[in-house]
Amino acid sequence: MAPAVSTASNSWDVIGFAVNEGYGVKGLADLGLETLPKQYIQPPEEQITTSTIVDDDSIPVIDISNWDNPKVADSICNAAEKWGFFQIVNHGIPVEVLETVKEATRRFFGLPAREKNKHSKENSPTNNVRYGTSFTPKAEKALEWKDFLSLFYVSDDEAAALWPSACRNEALDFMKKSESVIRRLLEALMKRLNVKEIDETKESLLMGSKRINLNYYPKCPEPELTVGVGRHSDVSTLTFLLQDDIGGLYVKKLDSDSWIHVPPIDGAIVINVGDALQILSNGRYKSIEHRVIASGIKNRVSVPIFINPRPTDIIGPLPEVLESGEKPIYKNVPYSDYVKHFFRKAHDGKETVDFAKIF
Ligand SMILES: CC(C)(COP(=O)(O)OP(=O)(O)OC[C@H]1O[C@@H](n2cnc3c(N)ncnc32)[C@H](O)[C@@H]1OP(=O)(O)O)[C@@H](O)C(=O)NCCC(=O)NCCSC(=O)/C=C/c1ccc(O)c(O)c1
Ligand SMILES: O=C(O)CCC(=O)C(=O)O
Ligand SMILES: [Fe+2]
Repeated sequence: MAPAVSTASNSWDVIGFAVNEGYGVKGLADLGLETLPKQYIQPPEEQITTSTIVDDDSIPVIDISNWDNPKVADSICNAAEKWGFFQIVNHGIPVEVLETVKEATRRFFGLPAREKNKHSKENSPTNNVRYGTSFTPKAEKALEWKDFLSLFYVSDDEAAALWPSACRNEALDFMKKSESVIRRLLEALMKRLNVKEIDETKESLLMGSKRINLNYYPKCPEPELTVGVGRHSDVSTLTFLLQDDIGGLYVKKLDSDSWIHVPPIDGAIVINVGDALQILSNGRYKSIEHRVIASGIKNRVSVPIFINPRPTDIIGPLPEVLESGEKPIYKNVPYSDYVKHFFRKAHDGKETVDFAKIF
């Protein structure tokens, strides 16, 4: 259904259309707007073109084909300490699995709005499946040019019953095929923290819950005035991110004001440290700010898997890290409180982690 009033003026109800009726930014893009609705205009300091982008640096690209080579684990830990972001290649996940989940993402967002909106916060029969647009529209001064489907994994049976059929099997397959790589990455990262083994308690803290998001960034009029995703760090332990070949993800270089592009590499996965791992490692591994530019040329998809503690876990610096007398810089907080704090406010860079900081 087309909006009731002319889209030429800024008087029509953009929020009602995109957010409440579930058309999303995909719906706005499909209208062929020539100008960006004012609700999406970010303040100048958040517009990516006005920030310092450097192209003489890049995040590490790590070949993980040979785990027997100690240099692999070393490179992973070094990258997590210095960059908080790296790409992995030769990880063993079949390229068809990656292509298929990107295709399923395009299929889901290609559905009519009324189909997608069955999974909105208001309509979804479960909190574990959520279709939405922007990040948290109610709390944002300016909206983000992104639609998403967020799927919290509980069990195969629950997914079969509740995840949308347009993308369910492909999302599950991507999650399952990435599991052994995720475990190996965490094992390597733990060794440097003096954690010898991922026992049951550690397994819960490090990878006790998973959420997969399917992100859709349609082609945008006046992309320089808005953002795909604003500055934020993830609240996960690790994020396992598949991007397509469009590009547009920028990460902040540690202790600087410079932003660096993460170039798409065929078959690669982007890995980033999230706030939970920064807290568990008492600040040794860095959860880095990142953001996504909107594209004026093409639609983009990305598929992050957020590897998290269980919502019922309490997170704080690991005892093994503090063994040598290192002072804790974070307190113990219930992970579900931490996540709720993150979701209830607009993206605001690295402010979230202050929730757990000892001042
Ligand atoms: C997240 C919670 C705490 C939500 O619990 P629930 O009982 O559903 O609480 P709620 O009161 O309904 O939700 C709290 C608010 O968060 C919002 N919210 C909940 N889930 C989501 C979601 N998936 N996406 C966006 N907003 C959400 C709700 O809209 C609520 O806002 P409001 O309605 O009060 O305005 C629960 O599901 C949980 O503990 N989950 C397990 C851990 C988990 O999921 N961790 C998240 C890792 S995700 C991560 O690291 C990064 C995510 C991210 C980054 C950038 C983006 O742009 C983006 O879209 C997403
Ligand atoms: O789309 C991307 O490349 C990154 C998205 C992201 O940062 C997120 O969903 O947390
Ligand atoms: Fe992110």
